Order: sequence, then C-alpha cells, then structure tokens
Amino acid sequence: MPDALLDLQDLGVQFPDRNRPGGVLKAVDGVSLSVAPGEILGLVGESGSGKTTLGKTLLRLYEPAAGKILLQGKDITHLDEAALRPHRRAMQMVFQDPLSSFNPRQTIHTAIATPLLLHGLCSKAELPARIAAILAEVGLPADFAPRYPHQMSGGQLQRAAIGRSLALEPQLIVADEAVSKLDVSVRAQILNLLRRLQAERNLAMVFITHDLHVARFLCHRIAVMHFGKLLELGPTEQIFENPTHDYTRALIGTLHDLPA
Ligand SMILES: Nc1ncnc2c1ncn2[C@@H]1O[C@H](COP(=O)(O)OP(=O)(O)OP(=O)(O)O)[C@@H](O)[C@H]1O
Repeated sequence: MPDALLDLQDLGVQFPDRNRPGGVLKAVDGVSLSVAPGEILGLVGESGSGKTTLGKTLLRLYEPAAGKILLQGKDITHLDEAALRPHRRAMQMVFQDPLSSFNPRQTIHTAIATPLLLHGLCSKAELPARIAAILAEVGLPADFAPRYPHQMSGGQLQRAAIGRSLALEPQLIVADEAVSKLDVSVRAQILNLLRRLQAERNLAMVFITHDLHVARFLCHRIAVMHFGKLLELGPTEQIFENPTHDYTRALIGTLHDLPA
C-alpha cells in the first residue's frame, strides 16, 4: 500500500521459549499488514496469539528478528534510539491498566507536561492552557490536572492516559486492551471517545482486543492472529459475515455466547 501510514513486511519476533529450555518461540511469525492514515485496525485472537508482541514491535519496543517496519515509507526497523526519536512522536501506546501506566507520585499535569517539554512542543508558560485543552479533548475538566492517579476512577484515568498519548500529536495509537478493565458503561464512553478522536484528528489505531463486540463496534478492518501468524485480514463486516478460516468462524461463534 503506497500511501500507508504503517507497513509491516514479513515481520518476525522471537523469544526464548519458556516451556522448552534452549528453544525459540516465534511470537510473531511472518506478519505483513498495513494501516492507512485514520484507519482503526483491530488485532484479535486468543491469548498468546502474539497481539501484544506485534503491537510493541511495531512501536520498536521489541527488536524484530525478521522483516521490516515502514512508517510513512521510512524503514525504521533497525534505527537506533537517537534516529528513532523523531518517529517515536508519531506512534504512541495506550495500555490496559491506566493506573500502572502512570507514576503514582506524579500529578496528571506533570505526566502530560513531561513529554510536551521533552519534545519542545510547548513553553512552561503555555503549559496550563495546553494541558487544559488536552484534558478537555478527552472529556476531563481542567481541575483534574493537579490530581494524582489514585484520586481518579479507572475511566477518568484512561481518559487522562489517552490525553497524554495525544499530547505529542501522534498519527497512530496502539491501544492494547485499552477498555477491557473498565465497567461496561465506562467502556462505551471510552470507545466513543476513541471514535471521535479518530474522526476529528484522522488518528489511526491498532486496537488490540480479545473482545469481538468491541472490535466490531470500533474497527474498520480486523486482523485475526493465531499462533503468531496473521490468519486473515479484511473489512470488519466481511470478517464477521463471511470469515474465510474455521478458526475465525469459531472465534466469532463465541460472540453469540457473550453478553452484548
Ligand atoms: N518477553 C517475553 N519473553 C518470552 N516469551 C514471551 C514474552 N512476551 C510474550 N511471550 C510469549 O509470546 C507469545 C505471544 O504473547 P503475546 O503477549 O504477544 O500474546 P497476546 O495475543 O497479546 O496474548 P494476551 O491476549 O494474553 O495478551 C506467548 O506465547 C507468550 O508467552
């Protein structure tokens, strides 16, 4: 895909196998896929299928054993930290557990201010207004800035985590089970927030989830992973209505057993 934001080509990631001393586990095995600007790509598959490993590797948090990662056509697969720095801004991650993704001794203000100052995106004088604008964008009042993580609910904190990731104006967010720890009503609010951000900012996302309801609601296309391999990839309705693989059919079959 020539105008892809992100292009993964035959990506492989290996770990020492925890169950076989001396053995190698192919956590991601020959995965090729691309993400267009503003596209939400869902990564689904059962536990251990390699979703998180793929997400972390495309962000260059893990070193790939094989293949290529192209960001806006630039090969970032083996760039060192210094060369990677300008590209890091373009891709941010939102984790499952917002509490553990914040430093408990830092206020929300400091957590959002730090990357802004580090990347020279804002002067100290501009910080309060900038942080208030970021909080407003994720539906939090400005007076949440002086709060510490433990003074916020899970949903409020996930909003703050999304705000922090937006501070650097990324083009792509990798969200790893970002709503799975939230209550159902809060989950819907955060999903709507992600949808709005995608539409307003043309923000692309790799949305990792084991929840097929969530994937169907949010994602434009869905990639199904199985034992580190990409089993199939297609528009969301096609995956749900006309899956090619028995494994996908079985995965979707479980959807009918889940509460809506
Ligand atoms: N740091 C690591 N060292 C060794 N093995 C790892 C490491 N991280 C992941 N693995 C293994 O790689 C495989 C893929 O794991 P991964 O966490 O990417 O899967 P997942 O689909 O995200 O699963 P889950 O939904 O449970 O998070 C698993 O077999 C896992 O045990």
